[in-house]
Amino acid sequence: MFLRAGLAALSTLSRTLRPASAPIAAMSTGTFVVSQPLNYRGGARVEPVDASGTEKAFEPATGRVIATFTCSGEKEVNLAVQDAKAAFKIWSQKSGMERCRILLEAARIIRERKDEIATVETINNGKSIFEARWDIDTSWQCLEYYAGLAGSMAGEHIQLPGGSFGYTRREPLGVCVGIGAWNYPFQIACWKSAPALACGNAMVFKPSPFTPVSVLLLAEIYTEAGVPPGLFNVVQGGAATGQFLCQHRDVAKVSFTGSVPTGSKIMEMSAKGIKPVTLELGGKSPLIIFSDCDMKNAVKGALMANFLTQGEVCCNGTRVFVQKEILDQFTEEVVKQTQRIKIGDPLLEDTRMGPLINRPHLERVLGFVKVAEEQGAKVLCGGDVFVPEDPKLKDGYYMRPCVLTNCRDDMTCVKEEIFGPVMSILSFDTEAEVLERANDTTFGLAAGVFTRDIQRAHRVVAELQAGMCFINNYNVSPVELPFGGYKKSGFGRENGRVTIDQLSRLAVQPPAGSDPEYRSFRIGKWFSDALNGSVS
Ligand SMILES: NC(=O)c1ccc[n+]([C@@H]2O[C@H](COP(=O)([O-])OP(=O)(O)OC[C@H]3O[C@@H](n4cnc5c(N)ncnc54)[C@H](O)[C@@H]3O)[C@@H](O)[C@H]2O)c1
Ligand SMILES: C[N+](C)(C)CCCC=O
Repeated sequence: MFLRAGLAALSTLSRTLRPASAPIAAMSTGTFVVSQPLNYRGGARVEPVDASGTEKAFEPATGRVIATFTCSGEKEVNLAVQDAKAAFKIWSQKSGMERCRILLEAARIIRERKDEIATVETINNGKSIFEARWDIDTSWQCLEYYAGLAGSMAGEHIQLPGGSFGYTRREPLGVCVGIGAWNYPFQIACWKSAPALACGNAMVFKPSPFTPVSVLLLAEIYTEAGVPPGLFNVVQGGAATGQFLCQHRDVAKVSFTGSVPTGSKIMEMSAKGIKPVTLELGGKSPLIIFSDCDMKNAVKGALMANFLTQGEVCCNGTRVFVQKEILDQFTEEVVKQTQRIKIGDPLLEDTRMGPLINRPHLERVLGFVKVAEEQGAKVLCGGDVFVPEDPKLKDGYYMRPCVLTNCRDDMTCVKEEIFGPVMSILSFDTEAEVLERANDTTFGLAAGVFTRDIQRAHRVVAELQAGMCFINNYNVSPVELPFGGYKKSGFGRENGRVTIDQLSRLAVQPPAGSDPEYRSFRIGKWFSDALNGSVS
């Protein structure tokens, strides 16, 4: 009975009936289904009042449908925004410290329920449970970080001549919209909502229709922690639902994570409503391995930069430039380690690579490998479908991680974001040459450098056109540091203090105080001169 319980029932059970050790083991691959509504509005799960189609969510490990749900229509989006507006009135009046306490409580609950949330994430996304637990750690850390900043949001006092002064205040924006991608469903929802709520805003969040489930746990946790009903709402759906949100007149800001083409549409819609946007988009990041690197570390770095979450990571370093002197040794070692990656049931503790998100995406990634071969690249390992021995996984979307050599800068696999486990190795001679080639892309999300020469490392990262440049590591992204890209990889940042400026606005109180210059003279003189006829 328990195995097939709906998600809401699971959540309730986790806190009431069952012993703390029992439930997670019970959620195994091939058993989970969601029967509860997946929209969240006014502090409760609801079925949408209208529809813009239906969607199915899958368990990538088995290919099973785990949820069939209605995509929200315009009426439902209106209701969610309306509820968020009402909650905003209450929440924005709270002090930063009051908001801080509630966010800290939400962080505590996420930490307490980490294994359960990670399990749900793994079932719906396909990433290994090992990685999903990291994602949940970065999620509660994000809430803790912004809880800490909530109490310190302040404006400035600005002294003016003669004892006069002006001041600025940081005000929340209102109802913010978050639109997420499917690769880090829970983490993206936290990265968007935590700073927004800390600043005093409300949020309506739309996850990807491929991964609609885990954000419901976040919504319930916020409510349990004490946010006003309606402060964090979830509407499910695809492009149509997203458009209703972006075009809504009462939405003050849109924060989007997804592909470049959709980002461009979001920007267009936001431009019509003069709404600020944050765009976290795709990438094709360079990873530069100099011949003086620590080889073992560089190989590990290349694996981290390419094969986390089945390669479905925006900031992955998929163009691996290796200095000629070490090309053969590096390639041999990378292939050896890649072949050792354990693929299979993502809920097993020793699995390091699960299935891709869905069948069309798997086929798309395999298609990139095929085109790479046609264009002259050599497949050194992987790049083909993997069928696990466990019969319940036979309809899952698995592939073997792939290493390509003989790559050239003009090949499709080197130019386009594949968003799958495919590493392209390129060779280079000099620092100047590799910098030029690394920057020769329309993307600019991340980059990495491996070298023992610390001066060179800092010189190179200063020249790389990317929002984040890793030195001798990769994909390590603590919440204290801003995350985001240059060029077509987007603008605005998530994480770090800078986010506060993007989720609040500056109100200015012009001069007040004792100096007559500011208090009365200018306006008073203007009037009196006008009345006396000395102003024409
Ligand atoms: N930079 C980052 O932080 C970051 C993080 C994760 C993923 N990504 C990028 O996301 C992409 C993969 O994610 P995806 O396939 O979900 O991207 P996507 O652009 O297809 O979809 C992203 C979201 O936008 C919604 N959407 C689609 N069309 C819309 C429209 N017209 N109006 C409003 N909303 C719309 C989708 O339903 C989904 O929720 C990759 O390019 C990846 O690099 C970037
Ligand atoms: C947590 N990582 C690995 C930095 C990924 C962030 C989100 C990108 O897709």
